[in-house]
Amino acid sequence: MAALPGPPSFLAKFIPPSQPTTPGRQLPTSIPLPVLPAVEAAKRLAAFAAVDQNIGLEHKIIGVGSGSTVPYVVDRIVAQGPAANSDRVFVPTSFQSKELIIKAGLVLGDVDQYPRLDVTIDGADEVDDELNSIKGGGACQLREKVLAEAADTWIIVADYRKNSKVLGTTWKKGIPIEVVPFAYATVLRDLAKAGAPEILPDGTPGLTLRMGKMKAGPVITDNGNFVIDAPFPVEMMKDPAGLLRRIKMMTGVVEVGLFCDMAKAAYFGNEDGSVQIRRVDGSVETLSSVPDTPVLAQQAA
Ligand SMILES: O=C(CO)[C@H](O)[C@H](O)COP(=O)(O)O
Repeated sequence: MAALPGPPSFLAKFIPPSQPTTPGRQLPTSIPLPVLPAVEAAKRLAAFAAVDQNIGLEHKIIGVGSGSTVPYVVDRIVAQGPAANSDRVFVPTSFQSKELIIKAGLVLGDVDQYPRLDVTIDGADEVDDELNSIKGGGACQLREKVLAEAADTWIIVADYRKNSKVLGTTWKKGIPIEVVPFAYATVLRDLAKAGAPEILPDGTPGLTLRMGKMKAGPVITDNGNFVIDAPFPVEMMKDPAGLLRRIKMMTGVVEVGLFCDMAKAAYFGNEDGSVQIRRVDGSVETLSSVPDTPVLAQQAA
């Protein structure tokens, strides 16, 4: 295959990165990685370990998730080298990940061309002890779920703050729910009836229509819809699959940010430089460290 095209200059010029660019991104692997603040370092560790263990030379169609951890996934894939990436296609879950793929000089594809993917790696807002997760902090849960289902292997990458036993323990904002604009009021009413409180016990807002920042009015998803954030009492969060079914049945709901029974493994970067890997079979592995350079880069060179 011919050399990969570079990113179109108009993108770099006019579209600022959706996530802050950290000093660790897109450096040649021969330069030591810079020191990052603890949470950023943890995200990077999780992403690097997940790529090393799940993206090999045989993986050609790769789903790229959204959020602030995923840029490190792309960095590690790029660090595998041009030979490894020369015949791969990358499918984004959002505008943000589309931009990451283009700016990294990787080949962009879409799910209508590739309804089956080898691997998708994505972030999460919280993960429970059975690898169910809350997603949609970035309002991308519909496309993220499509690419999670389309992939033979769906992998979560996150920092230590997301590693929970029960969903809703650390992610207090509620379950992100994408709704068609016409139905947002009726869905809010249905969610309240189902048990989502308007005010949380600590006095902060509960059930809410997510509003834009630097924009008057609601957040609009990549699909032109609204997002409702719906917190539920802990007893209900202990049965995420049941809650997912119930919310999904509400007319006007497009997708629910509860991902149940989908992940093969979750990688959590820790403050001490280790990575905890929890797998669907219940096994737990801890890597004490992650090398700066991917092994695959050497194999592929
Ligand atoms: O679901 C998502 C976007 O809709 C993200 O994957 C989730 O919010 C995690 O993001 P981050 O890696 O920034 O913590």
